[in-house]
Amino acid sequence: MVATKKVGILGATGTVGQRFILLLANHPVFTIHALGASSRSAGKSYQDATKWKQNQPIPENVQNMVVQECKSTHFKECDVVFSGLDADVAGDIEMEFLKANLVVFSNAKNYRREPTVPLIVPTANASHFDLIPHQRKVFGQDKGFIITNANCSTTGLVVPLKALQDAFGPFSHIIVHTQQAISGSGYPGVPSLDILDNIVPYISGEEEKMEWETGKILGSVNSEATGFDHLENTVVSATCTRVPVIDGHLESVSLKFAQQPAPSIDDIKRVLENYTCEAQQLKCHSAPEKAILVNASPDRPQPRLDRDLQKGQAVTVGRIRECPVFDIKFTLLIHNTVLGAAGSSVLNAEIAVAKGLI
Ligand SMILES: NC(=O)C1=CN([C@@H]2O[C@H](COP(=O)(O)OP(=O)(O)OC[C@H]3O[C@@H](n4cnc5c(N)ncnc54)[C@H](OP(=O)(O)O)[C@@H]3O)[C@@H](O)[C@H]2O)C=CC1
Ligand SMILES: N[C@@H](CC(=O)OP(=O)(O)O)C(=O)O
Repeated sequence: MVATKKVGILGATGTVGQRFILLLANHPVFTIHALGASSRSAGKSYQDATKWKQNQPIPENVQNMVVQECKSTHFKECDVVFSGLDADVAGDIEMEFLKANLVVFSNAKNYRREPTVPLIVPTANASHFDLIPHQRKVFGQDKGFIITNANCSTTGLVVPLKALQDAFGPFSHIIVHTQQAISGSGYPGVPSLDILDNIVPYISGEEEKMEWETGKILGSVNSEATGFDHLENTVVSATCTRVPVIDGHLESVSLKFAQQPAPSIDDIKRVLENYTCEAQQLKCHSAPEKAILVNASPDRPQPRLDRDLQKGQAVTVGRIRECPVFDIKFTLLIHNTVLGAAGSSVLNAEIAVAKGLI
C-alpha cells in the first residue's frame, strides 16, 4: 500500500483543470490539497471561481476549497503539482515551482522542446523518466523535476505508432489529418458562430507540434541518459482541423515503413491488439487494461461512442487497411482532455511514484 501523496492543481478552474479534479477526486494515491488559478479567481471558493462544464458535479470536498494564486509558497506541502495553466503564463510559473524543488507535471507546451525535459505519453514512452536524475543535476534539485505531456493530437498518434515501431521498425513517412473537438481550445474557446454548421481548417501551431513532438516521443534516451535521440529519417506531415464535437479528436493516419516489404494488415492488427506498456506492468491505478482498442466495425471509431472507453485512457483504432500510396492507413480516436491532457499527467505521476521518483 502506497502512502497518500498531497497534490496541487494549477489552472484548476480551466477545461484541463476541471478534468484533473474529476480524475483525482477519489484517487487511491493522490489527495487534492491546493488549487491555483489567476488573480481573478484567487481568494474565491472553487465553485464560485470556476465555470464548471463537466457532466458530473464538482466533488463535495473541492467545492469550498479556496483558490490560491500560483505561487510555490502556497503549494510547498504538495508532493506533486499538476499544471493545466494557460501557455502564456505556464513558463514562468512552472519554472518558479521547479526552482522551489517541487515536482511538476505540465500540460502546457512551454518546456516540451527543452533538451532535459521528458515529453511523456504514459502509454508510449515511460522509459523517458530515465532522464530525471540528469535533469535534477542541471536544475540543482534533489527532489523536484518537471515532466511535460504531449499535445493532445500527438498523444493519440504516438500510441499506435509506438506499438508498430517496436514490432516493425521506424517509419519513413507519416501523414495525419485531424478532426479536433472544441474542448481542445479551452473555455469559452471557439465562438459558436464559427464552429456550428462548420469546420475550421486551421488550428494555430498544432501541425508544427504534431510534426516535431512525434520524433521526440518515439525517439530514445541516449546511452548516458543525458538527452534524447530524436527520431531521424521519419517525415511527419500533419493537417489539423476543428469540428463541432465536444470531446474526442479523430485522426486519419497513413504510414510508410522504412523497412520493406511492409508487414501485412493481419500482422498490424495483431500487434496493435496485443500491445502492452510499462504503466500496465507497474499496475498503475489509471493505466487502461488495453492501451489500444482495435475496433473491426467499418464505421468506427466515433467520438461519441468511443471516447469514454477505458475511462478515456485508451486510443481506439479502426479502419485498418492497405494504403495505395503508402503501406497502411487507419483511423484513431483519443479523448483529448483525458489521455490527451489531464489523464496523461495523472498516469505519468502514478508511474513516477511506482518508479520511486516521488
Ligand atoms: N484542452 C485540451 O484538450 C488541452 C489543453 N492543453 C494545454 O493545457 C493548458 C490549459 O488548457 P485549458 O484548460 O484548455 O485552458 P483554459 O483556458 O480552459 O484554462 C486556463 C487556466 O489557466 C489559468 N490562468 C490564466 N491566466 C493565469 C495567470 N495569469 N495566472 C495563473 N493562472 C492563470 C486560468 O485561471 P482563471 O480561471 O482564473 O482565468 C485557468 O485555470 C494549456 O496550456 C493548453 O494548451 C493540452 C492538451 C490538451
Ligand atoms: N491545441 C489543442 C489543445 C492544446 O492546448 O494543445 P497544446 O497543449 O499542444 O497547446 C487543441 O486544440 O485541441
